[in-house]
Amino acid sequence: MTQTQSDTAEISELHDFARLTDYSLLTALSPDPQSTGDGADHSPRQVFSGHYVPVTPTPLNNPVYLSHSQTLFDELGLSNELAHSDAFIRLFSGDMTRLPEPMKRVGWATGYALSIYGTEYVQQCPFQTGNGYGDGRAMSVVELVANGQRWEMQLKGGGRTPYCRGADGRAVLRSSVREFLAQEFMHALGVPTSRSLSLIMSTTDTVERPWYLEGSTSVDPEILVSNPVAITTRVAPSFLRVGQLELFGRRARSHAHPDAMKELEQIVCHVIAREYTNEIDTTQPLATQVLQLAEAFCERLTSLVTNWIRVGYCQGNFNSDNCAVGGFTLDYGPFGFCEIFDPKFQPWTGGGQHFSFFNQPAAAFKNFEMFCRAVAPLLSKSHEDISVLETVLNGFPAIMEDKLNTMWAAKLGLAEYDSELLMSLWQLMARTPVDYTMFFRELSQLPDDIAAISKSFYKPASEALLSDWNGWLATWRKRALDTSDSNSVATKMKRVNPKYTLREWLVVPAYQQAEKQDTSLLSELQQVLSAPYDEQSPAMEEKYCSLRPDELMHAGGVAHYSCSS
Ligand SMILES: Nc1ncnc2c1ncn2[C@@H]1O[C@H](COP(=O)(O)OP(=O)(O)OP(=O)(O)O)[C@@H](O)[C@H]1O
Ligand SMILES: [Mg+2]
Repeated sequence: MTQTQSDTAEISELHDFARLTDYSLLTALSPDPQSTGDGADHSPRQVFSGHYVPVTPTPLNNPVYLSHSQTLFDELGLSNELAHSDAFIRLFSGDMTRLPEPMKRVGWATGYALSIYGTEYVQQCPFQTGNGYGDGRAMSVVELVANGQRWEMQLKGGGRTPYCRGADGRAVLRSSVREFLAQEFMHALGVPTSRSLSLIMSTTDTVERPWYLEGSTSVDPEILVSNPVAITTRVAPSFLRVGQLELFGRRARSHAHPDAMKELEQIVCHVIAREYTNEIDTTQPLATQVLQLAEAFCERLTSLVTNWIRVGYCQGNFNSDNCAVGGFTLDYGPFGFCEIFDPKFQPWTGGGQHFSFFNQPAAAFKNFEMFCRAVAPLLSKSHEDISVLETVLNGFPAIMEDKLNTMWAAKLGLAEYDSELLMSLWQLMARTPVDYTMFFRELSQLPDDIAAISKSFYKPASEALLSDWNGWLATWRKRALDTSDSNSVATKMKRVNPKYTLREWLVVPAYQQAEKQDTSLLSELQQVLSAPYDEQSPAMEEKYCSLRPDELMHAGGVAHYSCSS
């Protein structure tokens, strides 16, 4: 094919993308003024101002399609054939060179700041200034509006950017498969999240990552393993993070440059336009909008974390740069879904207890505090406004607690939260290693004997313990059936207690197989995880609704992992 012929093929295959493309919001932001705009900007450097840096991805060599999300394609109104077309594979493996108008042939990466559990850091930036930290390997390539919904599409592992900090800009197949599956699973659970568009792997490019020897139970990885490189494309209304607002908030606070306050204003208006158009009245003065934004974000963030605990999700690294201002789940690297119930569950060995399962509400509060600090300069002229913001901030823990209580009541099928009943359950769950997902799902059958639930136990319980369990069960049943009949309690409970969860030991064989371009397990997992609340076939139940095998209980790369990239 000549260049013109292949351009024509590209135009027709990507016709739907071109038709839906819309950069109108992006144009309200400023690009880095130092940038030449051609996107050839792949080495670490400081970016002092502007909201984004034009950057081209570095294409994968010899890309092959592994998977796409049919659910998302349907929502976008795209045909499934498109995912297999050359033009699609080319774009989502990082080659933007032949995109048809009005699609841009250059993508964009954004800088952001980092706070860890409420403390501001610049040390992770190679220049120790914070000007070299941001999307190191993520870059957005297109933005479109489909069925009234705006979507930004972002490659993860698309190559180096000015924020790459000297690293390779790549993601390995393992982490890409995990993120690809988890995003759509979270969506199926009804929890707000970035979504998965596609998963594409290189058949020739590899990078090394620290990993574990076969069968190892070591906490730290022992070897460097060569892995195929992949790109998963994620989509969301925006990828704006609390850390991003912080970058502009910090610059405004320190008067880093003459436009610093204006850039903060612009990014906050951009957050509203992207994520909060329905909640915020943009005809109001900016300070009023900022206060409305704080309230709306508080509402979303508390709901999000409540949902995480409901479904057993642990973010693992809930820094401000992994906290989406849109209030959805972002960055499925250090994450895990709790199998054996443990409030201190933290699968990522680099994450620390402050980001463990039950500490997520506290971690979210820290991120919310950093959000408030970031937007505060926009209120500085009015003491009244500052005190309203403080009230919103101080109200966060109570809203969080209220939502958690309501969630626990729903998980237990109770009309009202019952702290005593919950505490005694947690005590029993501390004495009996129990599978979090299976336990609540079995409970949703309203059994009158604990034997029915004991298949969710990782160890047989003693007679005495079983008797305590039966005592608890009898009290619980009575409360649950106080005001409702068993059918309606069971139906409601099954809507909040999923049957299926993402079990790492079942994902491992899927990414190992995918490495050989065999995607059968990957497709099967996609299928099972697309309906987590449903009763599925007995074969699926036997395979995917089961306890983690003993030999994998402490296995490196399954029970825990040190590298999430
Ligand atoms: N291989 C890599 N090359 C370049 N930058 C990287 C690489 N891995 C991580 N980073 C950057 O390091 C920072 C911290 O990494 P972290 O694991 O939180 O993010 P991530 O998983 O890459 O991405 P995201 O938060 O975009 O989902 C991020 O700014 C990220 O872009
Ligand atoms: Mg991250």
